[in-house]
Amino acid sequence: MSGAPPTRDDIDPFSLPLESPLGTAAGDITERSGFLVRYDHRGETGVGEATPLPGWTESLDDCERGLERALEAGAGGAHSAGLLELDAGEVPAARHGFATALLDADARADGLPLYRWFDDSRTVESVPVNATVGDADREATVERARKAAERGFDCLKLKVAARPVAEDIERVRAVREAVGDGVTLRLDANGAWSREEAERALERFDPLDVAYVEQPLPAEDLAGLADLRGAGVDIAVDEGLVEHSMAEVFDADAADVVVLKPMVLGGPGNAQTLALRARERGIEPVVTTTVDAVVARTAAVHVAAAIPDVAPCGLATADMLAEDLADDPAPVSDGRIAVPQEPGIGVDSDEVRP
Ligand SMILES: O=C(O)CCC(=O)c1ccccc1C(=O)O
Ligand SMILES: [Mg+2]
Repeated sequence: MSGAPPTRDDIDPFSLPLESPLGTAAGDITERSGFLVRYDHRGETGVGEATPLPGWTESLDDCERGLERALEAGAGGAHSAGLLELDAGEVPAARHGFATALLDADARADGLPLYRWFDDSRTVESVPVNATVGDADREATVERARKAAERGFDCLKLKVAARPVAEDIERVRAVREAVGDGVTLRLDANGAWSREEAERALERFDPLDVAYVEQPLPAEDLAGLADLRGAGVDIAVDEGLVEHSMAEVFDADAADVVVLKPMVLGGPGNAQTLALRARERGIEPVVTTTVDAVVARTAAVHVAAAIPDVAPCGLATADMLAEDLADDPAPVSDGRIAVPQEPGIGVDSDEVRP
């Protein structure tokens, strides 16, 4: 009989507070809510996570409805039909949840850790990561940066553009002085500068040896980003990939670096495909979470591990959460995150609970 209601046993809501809010120019992130998804495929139960971030993805409600549709359409093993319910542009987080459960089951069935299921030509024990330092005043920023460097991070990413450009220049200068020349500095403006502000900021950041700035201009302004390139500080497109396709970003010559968030792109597989396409075009892919729970965060680690010699990624976000859904199978030490080697994502589907 058709028309049976979807079984809600397979969609578990969760809500996790952050240890301390992540301050950004687009506002503070204080908690993360989403859904765990389970799906049976090839004799394995795969686990996925859909953790929408409104502004970047669909709303929590739309995500839930998307997951219900996908599980209903995908009932009885019709996994392709389930996936086809979910458009990566419309409901990227729901698609991420369902696709991750499917990938986890597939990789388990084939006895491979997910990154080797994507590319089995290498074993990768760990990948480099940046520390994520949110917005804070100069003293607090220096303190956090110093602590991260002491813990072994040699790449730091600071949020900027939540305060006047002159203040950010002083923050970055103070961090550079505190951590020395051996540490890579990245900045993230989350789309908040005008063209004039961005130009002025980049001019001042170049002598401070800033490697790149993420999204110095609003997501729509690919032409503006293209104009900012070549002035010493590389340009990374992040929010631009919410508004535009990768092809549009390529065609506009808007990026030296692309920031790939599997939760925003509709799943780990989409992110992995886009990473390889970026590489072919000479654009460096960087994989990050959206401050996700353990399943999505670890899936993102596998995406990064499947990229040969990947640049430091924004995956060291576990510590931002005050609670999580299971033990972390991908701990960070000395600026690197461990890549689980068990079949699948490496998060035990029996142990992960809201
Ligand atoms: O890249 C990192 O270091 C962590 C991820 C991060 O900064 C982030 C987390 C949630 C939402 C947006 C962003 C962002 O990169 O803009
Ligand atoms: Mg960013």
